[in-house]
Amino acid sequence: MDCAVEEAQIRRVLEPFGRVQRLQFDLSARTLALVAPQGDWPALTAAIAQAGFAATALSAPPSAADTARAQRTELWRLGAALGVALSAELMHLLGDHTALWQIAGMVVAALAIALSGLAVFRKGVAALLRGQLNINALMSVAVIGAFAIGQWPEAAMVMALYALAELIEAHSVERARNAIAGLLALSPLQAEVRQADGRWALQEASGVPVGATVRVKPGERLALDGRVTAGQSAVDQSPVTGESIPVDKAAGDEVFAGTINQGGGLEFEVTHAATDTVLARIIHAVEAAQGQRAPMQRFVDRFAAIYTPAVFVIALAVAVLPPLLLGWAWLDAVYKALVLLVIACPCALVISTPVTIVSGLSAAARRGILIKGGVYLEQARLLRVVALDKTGTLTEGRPQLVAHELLAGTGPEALQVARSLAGRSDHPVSRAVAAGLDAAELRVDDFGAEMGRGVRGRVAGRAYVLCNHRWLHERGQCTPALEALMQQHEQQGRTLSVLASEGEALALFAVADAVKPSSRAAVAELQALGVRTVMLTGDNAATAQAIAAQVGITEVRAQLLPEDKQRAIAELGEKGDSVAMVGDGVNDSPSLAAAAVGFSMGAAGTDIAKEAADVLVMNDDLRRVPETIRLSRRTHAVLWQNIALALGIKAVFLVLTVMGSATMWMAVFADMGASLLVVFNGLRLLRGVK
Ligand SMILES: Nc1ncnc2c1ncn2[C@@H]1O[C@H](COP(=O)(O)OP(=O)(O)OP(=O)(O)O)[C@@H](O)[C@H]1O
Ligand SMILES: [Cu+]
Repeated sequence: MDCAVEEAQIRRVLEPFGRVQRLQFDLSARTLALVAPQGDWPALTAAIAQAGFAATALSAPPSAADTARAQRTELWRLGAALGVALSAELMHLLGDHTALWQIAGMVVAALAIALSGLAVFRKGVAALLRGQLNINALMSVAVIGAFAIGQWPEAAMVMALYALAELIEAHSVERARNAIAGLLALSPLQAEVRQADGRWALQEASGVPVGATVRVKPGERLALDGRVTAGQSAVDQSPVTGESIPVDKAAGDEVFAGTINQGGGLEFEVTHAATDTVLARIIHAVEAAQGQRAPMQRFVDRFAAIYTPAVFVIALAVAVLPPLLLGWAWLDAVYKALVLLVIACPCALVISTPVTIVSGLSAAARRGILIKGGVYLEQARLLRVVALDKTGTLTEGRPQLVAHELLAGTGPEALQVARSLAGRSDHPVSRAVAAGLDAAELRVDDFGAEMGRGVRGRVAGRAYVLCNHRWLHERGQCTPALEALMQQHEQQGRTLSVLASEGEALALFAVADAVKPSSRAAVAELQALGVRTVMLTGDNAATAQAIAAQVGITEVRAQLLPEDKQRAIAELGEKGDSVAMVGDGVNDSPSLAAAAVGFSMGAAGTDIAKEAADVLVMNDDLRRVPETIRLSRRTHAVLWQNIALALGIKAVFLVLTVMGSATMWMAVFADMGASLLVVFNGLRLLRGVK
C-alpha cells in the first residue's frame, strides 16, 4: 500500500470482521499490524487480496538485505520499462504512418505498460469495482484512455514514470525511517563474555544472559547494556543520548549498547537482554511513534478524500462539456480530461506529511530526543510556558552535605541521631545527610516520612524529626537566631534540614545540589524563543530563588507537593497558554501527564516504555527542550511548504491544461516532480537542527 487512500480501502474490507481488534497502519513501512484470532487469518488475507493487495505475513520483518535486493530488481524492471517506453516514443517520432509501423509501436508501448504498470492496474481496477477512486484508479483510467485515443507512446511514458516515481518515493521514506533503525545495526552482534572457567570467549550478543560479565576493548562498541564492574574509560554515548562529548565511566556506572568505548578496557555486568537494551527500546518507541498519525496527517487525508473525486468530476466535465458547448474536437477534449486525471493524483499531498513527520521524529531521536508521537512534534511549537522541576532537572540531582552545625548546648551524639534517621529514607536530601556524616548508626523505632517536610522517628525512646524549614515553623521551633543562620545558607541555594527533638532544634544540615552547566543556556534559549520559564519545586522559597537566580529564571513556585505541581500546571495554562513540564520522570508523573507536552530528563537509564512523559531526553541536557521546540517549528514550516508545493504545482498545471498547453508528459512530470520535491523537502529535517 502506498498511500492513505489505500489505507482507507483496506480498512473498509477488514471492517466487517468483527473479531479484528486493532488495525495499525504504517504506510512508510507498508505494514499493517492487526490483532485477530488465528482462525480468521486466511479469510483476512483473502479480503485484503480481493482489494487488490498482496498480503505477506510478517511474523518477522524482512531483512534489510532482502528489501535492498527486491528494490534493485524493481529498479531494473522499471528502468527497462522506461527504455521500452522511450523506444515507443522514438518510433512514433521517427517512423512513418504505415499500419504495420503503427501496430509495432502499439505493441512496444503495451510492453512498457505491462512491465511497469500491472500492479497499478490491479489495484486500480479493484478500487473501481468497489466504486472507489484512488490514485491507482486515476492512473489506470488515464493510461487506458490515452491508449484508446491513439496516444500509446504517452500512455507508456506516463505509466513508466509514475511507477518510477513511486519507487523513488518509497525508497526515500524508507531512508527517513532507517535513520533510526540504522542505529541498532551499530551495536555489534558479538560480545566477549567471561566463561565459567574464567576464560573470555566471543559469543552471539543475542544469547548472552542477564548477569553475565562482558568485556570491551578500547575503540570497540558495546553490544549490550550493563553496569561497569571493572576498569575506567570514557564512552561516546552519542548513539543513545545524542551527546557527542564522551562520558567517564567507572565501576557502578551504567553503560549502553551501541555506545563506543574510547579510553581503557571495561568489564561490565549485563543488565538487559540484547532485545531489551535502551537502544532497542528507543528504536521501538520511534517506530511506534511513526506509526501514529499526527493531526495534520489526518487533515491531509480527509482533504485528499474529497479532492480526488472532485477532480474526477471536473475531468469528466472537461471531456464532455466543451465539445458540446464550445465545439471543441472530441479527441482534444478527452485528451485534456486525461491530462487532468494525471494531475489530479494527490500523491504529493498525501506523502508530504508522513515523510516530514517521520524525518522530524528521526532527526530528534538521533540527537537523543525521543518523541513519542507526531502529535507532540506538532504541538511543541505552540508551547508558551515551560515549567521546570528543580532537583535533577535544573540541578545535577546529586545533592551533597556541605555544612553541618550543632546548635548551642547540643552534644555530638545528635549527629548519630541525624545520620540514623536520614539513613532510613531514600529521599535525595536524606541520602546526602546520611552519606555526609561519619557517625555511628543507631536503632530507629516508629520511623515515618512526612511528604514535602522530612522524616520522624524514635531513638533511645526519644522522638526526633529531621525537618525542613517549613516543618520547623509548623512545629513552632524556629527562633530569630536560627532564622538568620538558615537564611545565610538558603541565599546560597542550599537546602536545609534541622534535627529537632520534641523540645528544641538541635542541629542544622546544609545540602547543596550543583546547577547543571547547561541549565542557564537552556533557560536563555527558551526565553529567546518567547517561552516563559517557571520553576516548580518542593523546596523552600529562599533556596529555590537562589537557584532560580543562578539559571536566569524569575518566576518561582516553591514548597509544592506533587499534587500542587499538577495544579500549578493547570493554573499556568488557564489563560489558554500551552504548558510543558520538564521533570526527571520519577516522582513527577502527575504533572508530566497534566502538561500539554511532558519532557522527562535523563531517560537513558529508565524504563522508556513506562515513562509518563511525551518526550524523553536521553541525556541530562536541558537544552534539548528548546531544541525540540525549534525542531517542531521547523517541521511545521516544512509541512506547510510541502502542502503549498504540492497544491501549487498542481494548480499551475491545472491552468496550463485548461489553457491547452500541457501534455500528459508534462502532467506526469509535474506529479512526479511535486512528489519528489516534497519528499526531499521533508528529508531536509534529517540534516539536523541548530
Ligand atoms: N524524606 C525526606 N528527608 C529529608 N528531607 C525531606 C524528605 N522529604 C521531604 N524533605 C524536605 O522537603 C522538601 C521538599 O521535598 P519534595 O520531595 O517535595 O521536593 P524535592 O523533590 O526534593 O524538590 P523538587 O520539587 O525541586 O524536585 C525537600 O527539599 C526536603 O527539604
Ligand atoms: Cu525560620
